[in-house]
Amino acid sequence: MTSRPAPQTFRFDRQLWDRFIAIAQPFFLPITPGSTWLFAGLLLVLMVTVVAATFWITVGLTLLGQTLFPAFFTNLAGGLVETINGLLASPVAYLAAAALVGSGSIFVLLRKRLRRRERQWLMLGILLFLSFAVNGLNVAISYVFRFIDNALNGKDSDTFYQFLAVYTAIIVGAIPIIIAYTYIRRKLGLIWREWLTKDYLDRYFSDRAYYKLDSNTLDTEIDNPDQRITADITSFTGTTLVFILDILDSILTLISFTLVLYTISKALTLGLVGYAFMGTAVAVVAGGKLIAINYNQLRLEADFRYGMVHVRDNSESIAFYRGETLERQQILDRLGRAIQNFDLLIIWESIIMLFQRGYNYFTRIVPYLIVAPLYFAGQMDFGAIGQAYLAFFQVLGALSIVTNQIQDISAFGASINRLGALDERLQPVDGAGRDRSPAPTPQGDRSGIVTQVESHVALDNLTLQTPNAEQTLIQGLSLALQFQDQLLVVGPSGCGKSSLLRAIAGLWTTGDGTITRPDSGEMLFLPQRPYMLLGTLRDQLIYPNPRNSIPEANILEALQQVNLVHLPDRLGGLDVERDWPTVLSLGEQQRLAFARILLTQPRYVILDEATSALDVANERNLYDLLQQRELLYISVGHRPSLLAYHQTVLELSTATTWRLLSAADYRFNLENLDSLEGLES
Ligand SMILES: Nc1ncnc2c1ncn2[C@@H]1O[C@H](COP(=O)(O)OP(=O)(O)OP(=O)(O)O)[C@@H](O)[C@H]1O
Repeated sequence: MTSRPAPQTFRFDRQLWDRFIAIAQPFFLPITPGSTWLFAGLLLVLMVTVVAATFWITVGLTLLGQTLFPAFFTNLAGGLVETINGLLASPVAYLAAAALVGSGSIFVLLRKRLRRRERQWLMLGILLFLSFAVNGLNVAISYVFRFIDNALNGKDSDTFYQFLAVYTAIIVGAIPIIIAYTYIRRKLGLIWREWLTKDYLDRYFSDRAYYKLDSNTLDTEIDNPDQRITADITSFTGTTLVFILDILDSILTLISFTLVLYTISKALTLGLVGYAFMGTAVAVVAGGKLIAINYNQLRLEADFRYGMVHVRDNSESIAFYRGETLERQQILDRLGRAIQNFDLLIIWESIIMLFQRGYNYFTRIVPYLIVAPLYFAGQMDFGAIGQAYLAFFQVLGALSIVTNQIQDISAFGASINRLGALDERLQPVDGAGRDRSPAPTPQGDRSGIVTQVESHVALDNLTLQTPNAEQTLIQGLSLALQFQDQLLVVGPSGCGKSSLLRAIAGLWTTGDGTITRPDSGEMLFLPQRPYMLLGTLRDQLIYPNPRNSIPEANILEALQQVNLVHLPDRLGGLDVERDWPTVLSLGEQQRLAFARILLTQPRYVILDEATSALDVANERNLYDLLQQRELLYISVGHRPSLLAYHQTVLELSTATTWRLLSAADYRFNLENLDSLEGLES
């Protein structure tokens, strides 16, 4: 994955929001037209449910407290009991009851549309409730300290100790609530990560998206999909929950403490709101710059890591070439680009921090400036100063959530863009909670080859181009193969032999004409360098069949037929895991790949120089095995020895022309050419 220019237009805009919804919503509600409004509505209904439930729990606890500690509640918390009784006698009680029943019914009615997403809604509801509870406790603590300060000021030791006891009781109740809140939030993040990763993986492996996204083939815009599916999803799910809950929490804090602050000083409240909005506006503008830098950082870090993985995967070749100096330099270059961008990141973060610190420190004196004159004039009790101070900073904190977290929000925005771009490229898979049409891929725009699935192979007036349509490889090719036919494709290097096989397999579709071929499940493709998956020897042999689908006796028989019977003994059995591309020679890997044909028993086989590393005796053995089976096979190869195992030869040239002739005629031409060359020399 080479370095490529990154898109530079990252802002807090509509596209970022749409991408966020496209990634975040399906975990809670399948995406269908108009469903985002429903999602927002459901979040509101959830909040209403939680507020109503909190109301009834507060009523219950106050009444219980009054029964258990009548003296305390009558003398010192009389205001609370009065308020509760007042609320119970007012329409608020009916509203709270109706809200609870109504919102509960909405969730029951929508159960079908939620499609087994009840668990996440329940956890979100519990989190909201716990967040409410912590907020309620904070308000209670602000009053407790006001009473403590006043008791100190009035030298009233009884009240002082009673409120210290109340404070202790509140803290004992609050600690488990805070721990439960953190645990449930992280657990929900984990469940979400698993869900979202599975969803991306389903789509990544459907319709060969992993191949189309590969930067070596078509869609170079999506760099490092591996990093997007691993690191970006993890940070997305964790951060989204923190932000959503922080924002909801800020709204609550804002409502509860603005009320407290407003009762103390109206001027202070209004001034504060204006100040915080100004701070947020400045932060949003500066944050837009940070999103672009963070986006680049994620890409450059992934490129750097990929460079290291590439060396690990190719260690033997590098060791043969003694290519350490160049490899080291390439990796250092990648590191250099990551460091350079990070340098820019810390410069911008420092500029933003300068603004944040100024913003936060300057505001410290504001409440004193406004409240102290009221106290000196005797219009306010002493305890109210502390309470105003506390309320002021709670409200400021809530209003400044964007200002204070702009670095995190920008990093989050970059993750959203990376995941969103990948999301738009991947096809939706049934049941994954998406109902959008995928964005057309570059390949989709250009593909012109029509594929028909039938039980034979035929090419009709086929013109084949490379995926980027830069090069035309073959023009006007027509041929038809019947079951059990054997075709050999020959031609000079780079003329398009492998590309023709790619087109038949359906990997390349740029060009014109028609390809008729069987369903890809009936075909097996053997490339020159066999693919060795991560796993045991057994896994290698049965690939691509599911585990345990082939009896051991068949596996051992296949090994014997391809001359690898000694392999399990040499390596420690069928179930040993090794780094197969390094422990097996290329010839052994090619024979192992042939064993896959014997075990999978496809009806159509495509071999791209699949025996190039074998001696003639082993090659003959393998082709004999193919000929004993009822199947159609197409080979690509340069060796004349292959002619013996094919009836027809397709000869391609670098000038996009082609010839179809019998193997006998081709051999005859070849021999004549050889004798002519012999005469000339
Ligand atoms: N992903 C790609 N994108 C663009 N061009 C490609 C891509 N892969 C291969 N090509 C080009 O297509 C042409 C045909 O490649 P192909 O691999 O089919 O050749 P070949 O005939 O099989 O060669 P060889 O005998 O050396 O394996 C080459 O010029 C190659 O550079």
